[in-house]
Amino acid sequence: MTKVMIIVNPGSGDNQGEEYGKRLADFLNGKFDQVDIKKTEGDNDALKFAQEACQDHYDSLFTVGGDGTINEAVNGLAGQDFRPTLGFFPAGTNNTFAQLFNISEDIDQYIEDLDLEESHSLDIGRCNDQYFNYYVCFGKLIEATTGTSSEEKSQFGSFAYLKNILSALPKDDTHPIKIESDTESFEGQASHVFVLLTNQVGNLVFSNEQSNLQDGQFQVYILTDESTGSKLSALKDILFGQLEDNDSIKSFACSKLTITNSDDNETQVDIDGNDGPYLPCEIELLPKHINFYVPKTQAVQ
Ligand SMILES: Nc1ncnc2c1ncn2[C@@H]1O[C@H](COP(=O)(O)OP(=O)(O)OP(=O)(O)O)[C@@H](O)[C@H]1O
Repeated sequence: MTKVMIIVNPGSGDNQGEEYGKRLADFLNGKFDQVDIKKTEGDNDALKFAQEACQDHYDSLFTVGGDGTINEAVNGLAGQDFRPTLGFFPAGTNNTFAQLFNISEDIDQYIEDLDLEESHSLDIGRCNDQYFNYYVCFGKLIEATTGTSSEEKSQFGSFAYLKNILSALPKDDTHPIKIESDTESFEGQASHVFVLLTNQVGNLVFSNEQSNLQDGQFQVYILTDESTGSKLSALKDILFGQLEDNDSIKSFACSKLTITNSDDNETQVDIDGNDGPYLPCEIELLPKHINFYVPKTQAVQ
């Protein structure tokens, strides 16, 4: 008997989650023997439902929600002995993870594109005791880009990102940090550190070099200079995917690293757009750990 669980966050995005969940359930009803819908009410519900899906050996698990719901599901699946294949309908506001695969935010198109015959095993990361499917970082640039609202995007188009980035720049400061990894190390002042499983976050392309969610490597970018000029030049290079060529950026690939700060300031990292732990962080890659459904026409980034 085949079983699928759909975790619906009714509070995501435009609050249409329940309706989208029903539409998805109608489609999956013909494909699985048992379809169960679980509605979240608050923090960690999606995580607990995902753990339940592992314990009860569901074949597949879908989330209907935003990046936060996907991240909770990943945290519920990671490290479990049995892990259902994970699909996600992007019903959030930003849907940054879904952008990587060009997943449609239209439920009819999403269902049409869904290929239940094929799944892809993707890398995920662990930062202390939290898992991530996308990135860990600290610094203001990322908040300015991923925190750009859909209203701002429809009002200002791509200038919305630039507007928020420029207003975030003066608030930045640098931290004395030390990074040790299985390939390289760094010690010095940094205003931003990005540890990415891919080369793209939202509209920002960090590198034109090939990097994907299956290559077993993190790409690490450290912005070492706090001057506004260097940040603007870094921004330009991010927009053109040429970050490795920027003098204020140190970049390398690795699969395991620790980040420690040498001052007394508390520095909190951001994990997939949510609050993560404070430094020090121990970050490790779990290669091809979770199977994801990715739409028919899309290559894995
Ligand atoms: N029924 C509910 N009503 C309101 N909020 C909920 C409900 N269930 C869960 N949540 C909260 O929703 C949040 C996750 O929302 P969501 O999945 O939209 O993530 P997000 O990070 O806001 O996504 P995006 O950036 O893509 O919009 C969690 O903080 C969770 O506690």
